[in-house]
Amino acid sequence: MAPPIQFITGNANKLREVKAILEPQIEIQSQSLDLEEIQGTIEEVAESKCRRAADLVNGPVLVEDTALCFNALGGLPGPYIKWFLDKTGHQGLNNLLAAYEDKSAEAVCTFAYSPGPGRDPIIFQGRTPGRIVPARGPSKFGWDPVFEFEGKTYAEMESAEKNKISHRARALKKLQTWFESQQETA
Ligand SMILES: O=c1nc[nH]c2c1ncn2[C@H]1C[C@H](O)[C@@H](COP(=O)(O)OP(=O)(O)OP(=O)(O)O)O1
Ligand SMILES: [Mg+2]
Repeated sequence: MAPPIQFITGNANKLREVKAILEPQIEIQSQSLDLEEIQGTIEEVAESKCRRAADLVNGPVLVEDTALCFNALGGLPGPYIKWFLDKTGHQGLNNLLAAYEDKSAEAVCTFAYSPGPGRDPIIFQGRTPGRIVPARGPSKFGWDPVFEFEGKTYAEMESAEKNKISHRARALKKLQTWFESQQETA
């Protein structure tokens, strides 16, 4: 049996999806800590969050950072999507692209795992291509209603359906493969 993983997040929706995707193969324990998020590339943000979490927990930790990258804007808002969503809402995200024909976007999920304080984090990233559209479907989780993948917004999908194709699922597939290989060599 694999040991449980400590997943550090302040976001209950993220935690629900991570558990739905990984359990029962990998047991997830969690702590809610509001970790400082630096300014930098997607990977730098996840890595620094992970180092901070490993120090605070003083043990192995998993963290995640989600970015939403608009192709017409050279990848922005990227890791700053949380603040854009908070301040401008779903319509505001659409308005950002009003001047551009290209509404394509990429949802990027970056997990960082550290074996403990002072140890280099390992990064697992998943990307799902899509489009920014006027909101459709229930507003349960962040920007789900405005991110469309193959004709449906994330919000219009059953959770099992989202969890098959999402940026988060794709990243967790890589994490799971790595975790299993670690168990074999342990
Ligand atoms: O699948 C998703 N579908 C829709 N929205 C999503 C998703 N995943 C993250 N989100 C939102 C939450 C936050 O507004 C921003 C990411 O910011 P991000 O810093 O990664 O998340 P957070 O601060 O809520 O939790 P954490 O404590 O793990 O940092 O995009
Ligand atoms: Mg955050």
